[in-house]
Amino acid sequence: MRKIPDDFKSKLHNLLTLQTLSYKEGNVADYIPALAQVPPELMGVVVATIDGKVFTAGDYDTQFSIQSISKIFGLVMAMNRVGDNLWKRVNMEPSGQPFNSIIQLEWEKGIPRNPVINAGAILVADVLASHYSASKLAFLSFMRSLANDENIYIDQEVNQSELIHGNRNAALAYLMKSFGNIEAEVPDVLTHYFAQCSVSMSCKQLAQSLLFLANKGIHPLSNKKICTPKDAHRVNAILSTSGMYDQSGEFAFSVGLPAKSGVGGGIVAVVPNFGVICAWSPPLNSFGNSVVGMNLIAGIAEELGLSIYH
Ligand SMILES: NC(=O)CC[C@H](N)C(=O)O
Repeated sequence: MRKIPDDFKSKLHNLLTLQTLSYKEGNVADYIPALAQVPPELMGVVVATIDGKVFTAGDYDTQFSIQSISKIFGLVMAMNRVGDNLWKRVNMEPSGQPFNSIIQLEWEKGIPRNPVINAGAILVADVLASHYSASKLAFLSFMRSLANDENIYIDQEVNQSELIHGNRNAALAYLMKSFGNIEAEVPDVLTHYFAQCSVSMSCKQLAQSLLFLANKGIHPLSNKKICTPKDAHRVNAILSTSGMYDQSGEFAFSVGLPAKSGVGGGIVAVVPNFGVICAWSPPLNSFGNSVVGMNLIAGIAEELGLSIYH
């Protein structure tokens, strides 16, 4: 187990203070209008370890829209539900395209490149909508039990905003349906997908929820088995190669951790056998990744020597 220096709490504060003005380098997502209303200067960070320690700084307790970070949880639920059959319908390769790109999906006959781009997550949403009688509720209770916190909810304003402005996601879903790769009715699939993207959580709740991925599938705080060690490994592998969209290569090159971003400005990074980092700051770079979030995770990984490639 990596050692955390005694002065890490103050180092975390210093890392955050260094970023005070960097949020100005990005832009808050506005293609989902409800997200554009979040104050851009908010920022928070949490490091949670599998042995129960939690280090926090800034707005670590403020809930924000988890957006594409939800793709991790949907994927774990779908893997648990349908096992290896999932991989007949979605691939595990980086896409090298923006997260909501359509172009590759037609070339590749409706099989999404991976489960953490929009097409892949919509496919996963189809698995959930087809296999659960109330998939939104099942998703929400999965999140609440992982975080051990009932105060996790679907932000209805964001949800409505996504529905109204969701034409591109609808196009992805209908294209996959035309290839026979979506089972449920497209509106039902999209309803699930938008609901899971609209869940609001804090850095602290997210970091604690994901500890099972750093601990071979067992949640260290509850001792519950969330997924098999093999599936935890697979999720971490997919996050390493695709979690930061077409900036995943650069993130692996400079930071070296499995990670997932969302357009709400959150980023989670898994450190196997150690813990989870979650950073949040709404302004995004051109790839849709939080500018400050990336800097914070890079700084922490450097400080503690966390890269999985060392
Ligand atoms: N990258 C993201 O966070 C995208 C999620 C967003 N709900 C969308 O579908 O466009």
